[in-house]
Amino acid sequence: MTRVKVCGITSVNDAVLSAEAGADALGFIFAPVSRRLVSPAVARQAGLSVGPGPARVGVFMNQALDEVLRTAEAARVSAVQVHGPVSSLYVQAISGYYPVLRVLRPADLAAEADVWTDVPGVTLMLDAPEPGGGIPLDWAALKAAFPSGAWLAGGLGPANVAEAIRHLRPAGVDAVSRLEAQAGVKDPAAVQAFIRAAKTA
Ligand SMILES: O=C(O)c1ccccc1NCC(=O)[C@H](O)[C@H](O)COP(=O)(O)O
Repeated sequence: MTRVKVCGITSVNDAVLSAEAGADALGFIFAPVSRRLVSPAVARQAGLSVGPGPARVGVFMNQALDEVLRTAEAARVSAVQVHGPVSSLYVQAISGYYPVLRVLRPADLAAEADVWTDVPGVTLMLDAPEPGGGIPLDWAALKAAFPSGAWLAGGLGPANVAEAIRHLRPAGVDAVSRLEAQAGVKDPAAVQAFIRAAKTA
């Protein structure tokens, strides 16, 4: 069954409603550019409020390695998601501490996808060039190059996630924009419908 990550959690309430709806992973964004920025303290509290079931993923973009590791430790996340044009050594260093979701854009696939094939602890995620921007990828065009075992993000929501899964059969799906009532605040009905649609696709 496709795993589901609900990203951009900024409160205990949204963590609990996402976990109760069946989310396999909750994303906490620590990239300062994000409108869904959350503090490590709130992320830690939200993670504690849902127990050990869902993975707690700290999301970072172009941040120094020591900042990533310190923040991940303070927030008590169980995995780290890495966006941006960082080196493979940087990703490998993080994977020594946490399972890593390495995010690539379709344009990066040719150069970087093979680097991570069969590397323990590193899983690929395909996302749109603007993270959190709500723009879907061209699933049909991606089909031939989509890496086995990779996750899919980019403009997914209740209305289109089943179609995306049918095209690419990702290991997991991830979304934020289309699950919100406003930036950083979840729409409970959208979260529930998204998870139901992904799990039954
Ligand atoms: O969502 C953000 O604001 C964000 C900012 C900076 C780095 C990452 C960010 N989000 C990461 C995610 O995992 C999103 O869920 C993913 O990009 C999909 O977003 P959307 O297209 O809005 O569903």
